This record gives sequence, C-alpha cells and structure tokens, in this order.
Amino acid sequence: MSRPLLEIRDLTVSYGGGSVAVDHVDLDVHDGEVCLVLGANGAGKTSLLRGVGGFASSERGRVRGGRVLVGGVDVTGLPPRAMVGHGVVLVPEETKVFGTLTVGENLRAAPAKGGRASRAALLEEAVSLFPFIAERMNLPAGQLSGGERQQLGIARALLLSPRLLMVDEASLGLSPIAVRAVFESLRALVDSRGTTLLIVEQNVRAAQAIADRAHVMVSGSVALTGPAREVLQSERVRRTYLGLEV
Ligand SMILES: Nc1ncnc2c1ncn2[C@@H]1O[C@H](COP(=O)(O)OP(=O)(O)OP(=O)(O)O)[C@@H](O)[C@H]1O
Repeated sequence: MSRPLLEIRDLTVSYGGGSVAVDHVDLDVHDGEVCLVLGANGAGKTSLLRGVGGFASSERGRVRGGRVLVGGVDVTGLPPRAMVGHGVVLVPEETKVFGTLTVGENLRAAPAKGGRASRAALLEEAVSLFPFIAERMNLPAGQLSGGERQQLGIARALLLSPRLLMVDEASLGLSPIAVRAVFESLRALVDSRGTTLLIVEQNVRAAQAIADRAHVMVSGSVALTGPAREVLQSERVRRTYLGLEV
C-alpha cells in the first residue's frame, strides 16, 4: 500500500496546566479516505485535530512529543497558516464569522488559494457543494445558527483547496435533515475532488454513511481502530455511541 497522506506518530498533546489530552497516538489517513474519530467528551478528539492542524493562539496547547507527516514531510507543530501551505485545513468546532457581513461577504473576505480566477472557481464549487450557502448568501452571518456557521466554515475552508480537510463536529446543532445534507455534501466533495477527510463527529449514524475508517479515542489514546463498518458494528461502540442493544 502507498504511503499514507497523513502519518501521526506517537503524538502527545498537552495544555498549559500540563494535562495530557493526546497520549502517544499513532494514526494513518490515506489519500481519498474518510476517517472518523469518535470518543466521549474530553477523550481528546479536538486536541488530536489541533495537534495536526495547529493551535490557535488562545488555546495554549502544544505538541509535546511525536511527529506529524503530510505527504512524507514533517510538519510537526506548525501553526494553522503554515499547515494550509501543506494542504491541511482545520474547521474548528466553533467557526468564527464576521457577524455583520453577509454569508457571501464572509466568503469573499476569506483567504483563497491562487489568484482571482481560481478564487471564483473555488467559490462556485463550494457553493454548489453546499446548497445551503447559496440560499443564504445575502443573510448576515450573525443570524446563522451554530450548525449553519459550521457549514459556512466548511465552505470557507474549501476556498483553500485542501488535500486534507479536518472538520470538528460538522453536524452539531443541525436538524436531522440538515445533517443528512451536510454529509451528502462531504461525500460529494470526496467523490468530485478526491479530498481526504478526517472528521470528529458525535452523530455516528450520519457519519457511518461516509466513513471508510473509524478510530475510537478513550482518555487521550486510540482504543479501537479499523474499517468503519467493523468498528461501528463492535459491541462496545454500538452500546456507547449508538445506544443500541447488542
Ligand atoms: N484550551 C484548553 N486548555 C486546557 N485544557 C484543555 C483545552 N482544551 C481541551 N483541554 C482538555 O484536554 C482534554 C481533551 O479535550 P478535547 O476537547 O480534545 O476532547 P474532545 O474529545 O474533543 O471532547 P469534546 O467532545 O467535549 O469536544 C480534556 O481533559 C480537556 O479538558
């Protein structure tokens, strides 16, 4: 098998107070794959994505050990802006928007890859993948719900044309119909552009429709990993995350 697009090796992440959020994690993500990271609150899922995609200055977290490679290049500990240059974009759990600007203005103000022509094409593609955005282009972004903001965050991330898109909680705060629409958009993104996805998602039912591999985090470690269908069929996962009788 070819070398993974993303190689996480023995990664340890901790915060200011010294608490270890990610504890010696190994994880591979292959080109074109949709990888799902599951786990209870506080298991370390967000910290894992930050450990790869870079920490915002307010987060006080750091990579304390291990390595992150993208396309074989060591990118360990780089800030978000530098990660974009390596094709890695993180959509954090709470997308920040300019509330008084419209959705369209937010998109036009966002950084994009390449020149003006490239931006226009990327914007058109993002809008076509997320029809919700097209419907709300003239609405002030401050009026969007948390879930809708997240979709704007994903559309904005697409302007950077990522090879690896990481999304922290794409479905939080969305209605079941909107959740289905978001996952259909993400599937379309993978199918049309071959974008690789690493997603943290609590809505396992929705995510299982698109995930190829799944990793379950417990207390900072990856406790279970494998093909999504197998992991999501496991007794422990069904009981804990799907609330199903086994
Ligand atoms: N900015 C921060 N400063 C200090 N500790 C933090 C910070 N962010 C997370 N932590 C701690 O790191 C550990 C892992 O948190 P993390 O948010 O990565 O887990 P999670 O699995 O994403 O949880 P959730 O599903 O609730 O978002 C927790 O103990 C949490 O309290």
